[in-house]
Amino acid sequence: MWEGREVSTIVQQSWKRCQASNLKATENAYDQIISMSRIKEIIRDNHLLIRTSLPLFERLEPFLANTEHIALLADSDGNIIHTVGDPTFADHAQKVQLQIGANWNEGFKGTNAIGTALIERVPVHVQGEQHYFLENQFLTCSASPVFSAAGELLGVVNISTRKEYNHPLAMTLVCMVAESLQNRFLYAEADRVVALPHADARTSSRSLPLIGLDRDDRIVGINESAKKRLGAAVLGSEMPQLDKGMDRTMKDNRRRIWPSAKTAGVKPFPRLAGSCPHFLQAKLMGQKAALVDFPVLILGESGTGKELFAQMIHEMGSRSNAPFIAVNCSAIPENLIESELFGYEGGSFTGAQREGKIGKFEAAKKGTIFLDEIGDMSLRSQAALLRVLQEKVVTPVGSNQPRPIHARVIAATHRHLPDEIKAGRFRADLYYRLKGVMIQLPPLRQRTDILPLAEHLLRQLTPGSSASISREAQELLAAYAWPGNIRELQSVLIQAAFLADGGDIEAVHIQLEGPDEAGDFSVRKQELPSLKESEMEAIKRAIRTTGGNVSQAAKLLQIGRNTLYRKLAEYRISLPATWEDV
Ligand SMILES: Nc1ncnc2c1ncn2[C@@H]1O[C@H](COP(=O)(O)OP(=O)(O)OP(=O)(O)O)[C@@H](O)[C@H]1O
Repeated sequence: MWEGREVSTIVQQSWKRCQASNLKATENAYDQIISMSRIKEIIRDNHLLIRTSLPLFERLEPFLANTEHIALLADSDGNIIHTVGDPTFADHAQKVQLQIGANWNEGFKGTNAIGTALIERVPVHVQGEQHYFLENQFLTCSASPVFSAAGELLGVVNISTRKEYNHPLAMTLVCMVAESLQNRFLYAEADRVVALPHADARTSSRSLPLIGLDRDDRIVGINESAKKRLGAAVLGSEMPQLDKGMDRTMKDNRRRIWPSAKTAGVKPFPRLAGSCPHFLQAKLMGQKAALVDFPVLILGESGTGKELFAQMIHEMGSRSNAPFIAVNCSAIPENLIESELFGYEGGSFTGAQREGKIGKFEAAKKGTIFLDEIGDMSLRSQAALLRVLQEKVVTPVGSNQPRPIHARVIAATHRHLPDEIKAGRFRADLYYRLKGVMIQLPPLRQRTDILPLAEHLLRQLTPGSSASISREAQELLAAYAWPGNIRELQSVLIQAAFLADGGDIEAVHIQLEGPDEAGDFSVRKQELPSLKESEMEAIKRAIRTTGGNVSQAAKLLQIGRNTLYRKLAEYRISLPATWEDV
């Protein structure tokens, strides 16, 4: 199949390895999708790589939009851990598992730029038919290995597109990103960074040779350019004597402290359970997002775990010792939103506390503010929020003293914001401000792990019990559409465990909402209030009973806080004047 084509020695050697391993080019490549426990290990092991790469990938993204290119980061085992780029091409790429969570090691995927660059430890370009497996031959890929300052192989940066769009610039770009990463490691790890002059004028357009030194002027790191000049053996030796003025100190880090990959451990977050690949991808994104400070936008239907995700990002990041403040934007009346978010001075409006009040942004201090249901905010409030995010200061209502804010912003919505933008209900500029990292949570009906998740939740709800879910009950759970997602699953399981009286959960204990529930309304309508009327009455009673505490009222009603907020808005039921619960 490859006869007569001119291919590089690197590619030829890779084919030989594939043949020697008995890989069959006409069969499908082996798709290895990583497990949850492996994801945790990967995050832990690649903390520094991920943290350092994300800003570079962010900068690449706009250039790749609408070009049918994607950029990928893989770890040193070939596991893809980050992707950015054109979603149209990303969809094609997914067909061959060129996506987060898949392993592109040569042993699984045959000759390919990622796997082959990892083996050869040099930049590799693999064009169309040079891919070993036929199914990958629609691709053209360029990859460059990424090395730490001490020369350890950390992973690969890769750019892929359709084979027709092959362009040498992709190779230049991946090499530049890999070089830039290595330089960043050098700056982060060495106490002092020194630039050597270029060997001659012809190489002056190449990257600057850099050496990293410790406090005793011993070489602890060099970039590839310096390695070409001095050789890898200089690591550990003393800084060579150069003619006076030949070296330039680029940076003196002696007073800065950077976390090393080894010491910056990642805390586990066991509360977020699941094994479905879609969910795991989202979780991996969340765990990566925890390591950086970009804004995060979490998308998903009600009850899919958006708030729990936001908590995970907060707790796994460096802000975990500061507050996590959740604000439900849909629940705050338009005229109160600014005072809620930004605070107010004493006596600035009727009903305000005399001594004034700090807003949620300030209350979050150096922690995280979670803006839930952001898609339901009024346009006026959106404008105020945008100003705060741009200027990074809040001016409390009734004051003219702006105060700096330090909180990280995580937003979430169940709405499709691009549609909201088209309909004129959401500001495009605010959308782009919020969507640094976008995480889409799958609805429960699309998850492949409903049953293990149900078992997990049941164990959480009935600690110490060994009750299990019978086969018939499992069938009911698996076939249901779960409009209320995990929250609904939790409530169905609570009821089932209650009905089962500590025994195994059988089909009869599973009570799902369905068309049968509606019953014969025509007969009963005369004597009974409608479901809506009953619901409205129950909500009003719960609000009265709890003195307006929405969390407690939601618990009494056995519904989620956000569902309650939506229902309050739907039935136009107003809360007492305090909003402590928001
Ligand atoms: N993966 C998960 N593992 C265990 N429990 C989960 C998971 N995801 C969500 N839950 C639980 O499901 C319930 C709903 O989650 P959460 O409130 O985070 O959803 P949400 O998407 O923010 O909902 P809403 O949009 O209605 O506010 C919570 O009790 C949460 O603890």
